[in-house]
Amino acid sequence: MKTTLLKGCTILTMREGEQPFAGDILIEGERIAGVAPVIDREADEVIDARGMAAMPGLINAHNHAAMCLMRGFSDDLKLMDWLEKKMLPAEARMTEEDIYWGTLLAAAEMIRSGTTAFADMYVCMDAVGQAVLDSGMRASLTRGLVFLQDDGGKRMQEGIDLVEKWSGAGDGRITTMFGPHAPYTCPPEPLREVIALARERRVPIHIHLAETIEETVKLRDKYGQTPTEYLYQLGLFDHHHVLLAHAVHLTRRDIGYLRGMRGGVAHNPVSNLKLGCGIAPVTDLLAQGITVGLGTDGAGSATTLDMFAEIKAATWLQKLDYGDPTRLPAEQVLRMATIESAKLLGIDHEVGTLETGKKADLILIDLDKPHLQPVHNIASLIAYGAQGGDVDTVFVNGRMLMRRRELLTLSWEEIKKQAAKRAARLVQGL
Ligand SMILES: N[C@@H](CCSC[C@H]1O[C@@H](n2cnc3c(=O)[nH]cnc32)[C@H](O)[C@@H]1O)C(=O)O
Ligand SMILES: [Zn+2]
Repeated sequence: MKTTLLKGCTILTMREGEQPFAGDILIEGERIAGVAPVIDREADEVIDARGMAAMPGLINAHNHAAMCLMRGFSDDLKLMDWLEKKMLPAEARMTEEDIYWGTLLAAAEMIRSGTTAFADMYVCMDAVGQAVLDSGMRASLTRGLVFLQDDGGKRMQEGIDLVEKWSGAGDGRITTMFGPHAPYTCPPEPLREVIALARERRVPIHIHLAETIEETVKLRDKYGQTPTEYLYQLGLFDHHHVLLAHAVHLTRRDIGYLRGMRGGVAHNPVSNLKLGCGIAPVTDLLAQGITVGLGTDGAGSATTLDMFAEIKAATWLQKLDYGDPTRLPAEQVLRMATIESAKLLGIDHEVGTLETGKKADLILIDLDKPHLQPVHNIASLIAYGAQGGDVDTVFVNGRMLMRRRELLTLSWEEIKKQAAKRAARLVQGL
């Protein structure tokens, strides 16, 4: 088994209560074989990591990766207009190949900004799965299910096929969920069916919730319920694992319904800011013991998939919303982007912290930059100062996907060419 030794880095293990320290990390095959102040032994490869911070790879808990092809194409619109007039028509033209290349574009961006795993909800998931395999990343894949027209069960079948075909693929790098899209696109009957099926097969569920005021109004007019009440009454929160994206518009009672849920909330602050959705009550959710991780949502709304931007936006929004700078301190928001997001993907037993026995998904951040000197408090410096472009080296499952900012599994020139060509066709005339 190949061994790699990272020497002399500043290590943020992201284990609760553990202080950063200077030390070495040993990787053996797919796993971390040691994290300690000094590891004195031979290795097949020794990386001089002095001047670098090592931390677990960032985990993007809510994405629509292939939407990178729509990056910057229709901004400054209301969510429902953006979705219905721009995104859905462009998506209707997408082929499997478009989705493959769009997902690779996302993978290139994610790796270059220190993301090692992501939760994806999209269509043509064979293409997404293939892109995950080829990039070397880790992902939780979901076929998004919009049940606005009867399709004879075609979408649902694709969701089932994904779970059957891709769970555990790529040496366990790929896991799967069922993905009823949102309360406003899933009427009670099909939603009940998905929940029952998920229960029977023990498959987690990934769904959008309460992203906009318009959604709240729609649900109130239709069912006389808040989006959260609607899902609660269908029994969703009794499920063994639910990943809720957004959860912006929650009443006090809604938060009560979420208390005790397994899984948790993916907070997507940049997308919420840009679409003017509102501020998710993150610290109130945390106070109720609800797990909150971080995601970007698709680049069609967020523009970039840089999790460092989400880290900053998440903490700033809570501080601003409550007029209280002690909300979401640096260590906590870094944990949200790593181990808490890992919990949302159901992979926290494998990744999300740096500790012996876990899979080696980790990043080195180059601190040899004017904006990252001097180093007083490494967690603060990274949370408030670092950017995706500061990530130097990325490992997933013990394999190096980037070294000195060079992508090792992907051809950037080819991705760029394919993305430009395909993106132009998708948005023509829209
Ligand atoms: N349209 C597909 C389902 C796709 S699931 C993923 C969907 O989520 C959409 N999406 C992306 N970002 C958001 C968001 O912020 N809120 C709601 N939907 C979104 C995206 O455009 C895509 O259509 C079907 O009918 O089978
Ligand atoms: Zn989304």
